[in-house]
Amino acid sequence: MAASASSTSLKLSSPSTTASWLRHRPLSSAFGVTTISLSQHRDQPRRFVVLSMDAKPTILVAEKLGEAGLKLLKEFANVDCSYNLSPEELCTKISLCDALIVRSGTKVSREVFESSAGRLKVVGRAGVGIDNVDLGAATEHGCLVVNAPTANTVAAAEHGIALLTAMSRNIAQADASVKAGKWLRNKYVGVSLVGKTLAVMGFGKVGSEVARRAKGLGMHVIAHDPYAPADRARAIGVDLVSFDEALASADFISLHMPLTAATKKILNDETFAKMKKGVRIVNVARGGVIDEEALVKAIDAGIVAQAALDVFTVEPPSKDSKLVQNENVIATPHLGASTMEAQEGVAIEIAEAVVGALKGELAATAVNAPMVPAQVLTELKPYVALAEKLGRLAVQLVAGGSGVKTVKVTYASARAPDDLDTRLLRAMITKGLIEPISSVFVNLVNADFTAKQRGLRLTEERIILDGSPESPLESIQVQIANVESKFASAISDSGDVTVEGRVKDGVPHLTKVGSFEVDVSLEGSLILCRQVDQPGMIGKVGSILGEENVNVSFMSVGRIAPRKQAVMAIGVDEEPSKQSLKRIGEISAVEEFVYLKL
Ligand SMILES: NC(=O)C1=CN([C@@H]2O[C@H](COP(=O)(O)OP(=O)(O)OC[C@H]3O[C@@H](n4cnc5c(N)ncnc54)[C@H](O)[C@@H]3O)[C@@H](O)[C@H]2O)C=CC1
Ligand SMILES: O=C(O)C(=O)COP(=O)(O)O
Repeated sequence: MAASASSTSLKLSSPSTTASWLRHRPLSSAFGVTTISLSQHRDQPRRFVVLSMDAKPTILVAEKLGEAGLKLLKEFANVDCSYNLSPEELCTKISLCDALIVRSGTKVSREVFESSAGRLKVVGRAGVGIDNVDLGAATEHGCLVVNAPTANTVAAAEHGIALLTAMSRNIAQADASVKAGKWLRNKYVGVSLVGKTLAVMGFGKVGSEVARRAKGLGMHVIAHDPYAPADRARAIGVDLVSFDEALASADFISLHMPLTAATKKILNDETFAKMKKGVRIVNVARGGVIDEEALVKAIDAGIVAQAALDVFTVEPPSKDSKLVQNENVIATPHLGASTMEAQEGVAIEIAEAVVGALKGELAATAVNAPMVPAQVLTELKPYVALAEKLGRLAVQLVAGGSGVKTVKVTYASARAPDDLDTRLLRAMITKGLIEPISSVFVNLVNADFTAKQRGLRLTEERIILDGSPESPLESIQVQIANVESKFASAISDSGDVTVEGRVKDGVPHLTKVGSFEVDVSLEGSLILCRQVDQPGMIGKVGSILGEENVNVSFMSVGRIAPRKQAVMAIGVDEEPSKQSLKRIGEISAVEEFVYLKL
């Protein structure tokens, strides 16, 4: 079938819409919100939602949070501060909550997400480490996880330095002995820091601040971090070295990497054996990076002279823990982030992130979703709406939705390939493709996961256009391969169900169906008819719809040649009755037609 040479369009109205790439439930059920259907369309409550004055989301704050953060949360939501919940109590409460804020003391397990029955949209970790949150389960449930990665950096670094100095001068032990009435000046002779080698393991935010401060104490600082840029280390006079080199040359080792599968028990029997005899260890990162039994053995064997620990594999550690009770070990109860300043900062940082996410904004500190800068988001917003609508249209054109397995998306843009972030667009196309044919809610967080789980393979291609790269995209084309269509004209020359669209004056438009060029604003719903091009068709269809007060918002005819086959695309604000659709189908010139919900 040849492509049409021309298309005509008639724009009747263009109500604006709001897009939200994080909302994944009809908020009306979750928040008790007022749903305003801007298009007055019964089937689209999910898309047009505003919060009414009394309808606030509920945020469960499960661990102590600074006042400034609580104040911000309370301006937007009902805030339930319930500390020390048992895992069962947390699971019971969570089904009534839209967001959960925790620190390191609460396990946000798979059961928590399952118990939330889809209501939980955001988990805020008021701090850095997210090892207490089951990120896989969060992603599968489309729940965004945000953290507060910067506000406690200095506090953690200062605590690391405090432990380093306290350990090297036996401050804790000496203090306890004085309080016990003893005066043991010979017993508590310490070691000096100046000139000693400190190996910083994990040269991120905290590690580099520790390094900077240790340099100030006259230490020779080296660091191991497979992902840290060497120039950042060099800028503060630190050499990046291999793991083994760090272990072999350090007098002091300070741990600052996250707890991951790769770092779990990274200090173990084997690695302690590679250390200098008499090494001293500081851990302000996570207890799990050390094999605690191996550490006790290494202390007993004289390999490790002392350890200063703020974190433990199980917190709190048991009272009779051999590690904690060892006289060469000093311990603090996970106090790294516990300064007044850090806690206020963290509380504000996490409150802003959680409120922003609940409003549907993309959080800059998202842990399980792409972080898209605000500027890029503003620019992409109409394309995001277009992407979702093209996905919805394409899948509704398929005869039998479950056969949708291979989808090709082609972006035409004058921008350089690395100047166009398509993750958001891809997620929204996936949402559009999956939601009409399933009960799954898809958002930016779980789009790739959901596609993979359903065996949907989505490939992306770029067409690089000449011309001005002012707008990020010229067009988006969605093609579904190896399927039959309920509207044969939607199959293009390539044999795929094909729809293409572009953004005009900020509004998404459908510009191609199969090989037919059309031009219809993607609002409300859509009727596509293939007919023999002839005068009076627009009038005939229009009057059938008019009889039952269905408002036509947009109409466009794409044709091969005058008086040959044409595809008429009609945008309607209301859903026509089955009877009207049947009458349209019965117009003698109409060869096929389909009604599509956007
Ligand atoms: N005790 C406490 O209260 C606090 C503990 N922390 C913990 O400190 C750690 C570091 O926090 P930030 O510096 O803010 O994080 P960050 O993400 O800025 O830095 C972590 C660094 O570790 C590196 N890394 C990852 N895998 C590694 C490996 N196998 N070997 C060596 N380096 C590796 C990363 O490349 C990154 O540069 C985290 O575990 C965090 O949870 C942070 C704040 C307070
Ligand atoms: O931010 C981190 O990673 C911390 O370990 C701080 O934990 P906390 O918030 O004090 O329970």
